[in-house]
Amino acid sequence: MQTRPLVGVIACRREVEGHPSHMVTDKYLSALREYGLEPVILPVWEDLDPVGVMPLLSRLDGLVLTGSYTNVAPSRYGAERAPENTRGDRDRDAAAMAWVPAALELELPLLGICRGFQELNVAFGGTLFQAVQAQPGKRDHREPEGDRAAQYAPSHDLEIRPGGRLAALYPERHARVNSLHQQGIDRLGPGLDVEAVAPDGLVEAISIADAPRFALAVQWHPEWQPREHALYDAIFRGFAEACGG
Ligand SMILES: N[C@@H](CCC(=O)NCCCC(=O)O)C(=O)O
Repeated sequence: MQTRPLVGVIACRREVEGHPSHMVTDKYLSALREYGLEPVILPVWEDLDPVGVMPLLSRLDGLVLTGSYTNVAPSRYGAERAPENTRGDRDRDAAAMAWVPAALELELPLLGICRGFQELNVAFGGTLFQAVQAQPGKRDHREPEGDRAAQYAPSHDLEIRPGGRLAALYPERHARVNSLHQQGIDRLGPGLDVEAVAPDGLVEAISIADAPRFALAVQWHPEWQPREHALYDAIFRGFAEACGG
């Protein structure tokens, strides 16, 4: 019986109906199903058992680090909290920082999105701007006013590095992507490659330089209507293929 590849999707800790919960918004899960993958939500605890990380990830065919309205704790990259940085998720931080090196060791295909992109950079020793809009020469990358369709509509250009892993998926040099983030990459972690940048120079896509399989993270949201955007479609096609889909 043909089974769909199992892809772990990191959860966020949120309160639902007054109960502490582990949550993933549907668009990540539906996008993975759309491309022939079987998503499984992975709960997150700050006191995770390090011994259990490898056995858990070794049962998966891929791993997705999703976006989130919360931010990686600045202490994870040696910074003080900026006043604009008001939301955190320690449980999620702990899981992401444990799962990235384990996924790399297992050669598990890895896709990072928005917060997941930032987590990958921090896991590799990089740092973040906590308020990109406050940086000289940087534009405001937060979502525009309006309904969800307006918020997730393409809002800035992207320049893709020729010869990179993203270019191998999508051979065009330019694209337009949505933008719903206040934080961004300041210092790139050693061992990561820049795959695309925004017009203001902000890094928008990275890859793990020596990863033998799919290991890409993007600052925008390709899970939003991926069939409607050739670049987003190419990313999910590539990830699904890497997971065995
Ligand atoms: N909080 C970080 C990352 C932004 C992010 O992941 N936004 C996601 C919005 C909700 C969703 O689509 O999942 C930042 O502000 O940079």
